[in-house]
Amino acid sequence: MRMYRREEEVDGMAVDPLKAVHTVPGITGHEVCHYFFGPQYRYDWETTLEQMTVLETVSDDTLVFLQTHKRIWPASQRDVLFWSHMRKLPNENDRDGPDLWTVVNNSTTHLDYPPNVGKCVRIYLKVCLLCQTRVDPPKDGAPLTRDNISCKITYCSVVNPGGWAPASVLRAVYKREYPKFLKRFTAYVVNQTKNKPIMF
Ligand SMILES: CCCCCc1ccc(-c2ccc(S(=O)(=O)CCO)cc2)cc1[C@H]1C[C@H]1c1ccccn1
Repeated sequence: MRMYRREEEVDGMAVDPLKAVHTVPGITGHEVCHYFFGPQYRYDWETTLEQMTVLETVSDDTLVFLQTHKRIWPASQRDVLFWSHMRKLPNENDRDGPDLWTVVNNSTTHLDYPPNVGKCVRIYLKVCLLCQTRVDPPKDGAPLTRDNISCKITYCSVVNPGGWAPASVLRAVYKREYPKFLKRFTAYVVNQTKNKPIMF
């Protein structure tokens, strides 16, 4: 896994844009996005999650979430309200190749859930998960198995922590949490899919 971060501050708060690139054998981009987008799986892999509610089902590929995350000392507890959209993208570079898949999570507002009215500070985020499946067909024309596929995952995020928290604390948290989060999530997808038919 390669991680790239740019140190940026807004109103004295660290909002460092992050890009992580991780290639995982044995899974497809559709499978990665399916398990990242699906609310029914989130408590399985998102261990910083304390509560998750689907506020709106806009369509089968677009949901509005409200999530409360576990408090990270010494900062106050955070929540986040965002729309989440999953879609397939045509493979412009290889029309015969597997499609790309993406999930975009973007902070939004909701009249019934105004920010910062309870114990939580509202964070604001933009997240893009872009997945490119690679197929290396078996030489002898044998059927395709999970040994012949891999997925290049590009995860980009910008998280504004909402209320003030020391930049040094935020950067230490980001540095610790993001690699754990991405490794845990991808290991979850490998485990969930290993005995299932390949979902392209
Ligand atoms: C003082 C800390 C303030 C910010 C705490 C916080 C809250 C939510 C989030 C977050 C919220 C959503 C997403 S996601 O990609 O849309 C998936 C769906 O859950 C991802 C990360 C991040 C962080 C920052 C810790 C950092 C952190 C990084 C990866 C995991 C956990 N914590």
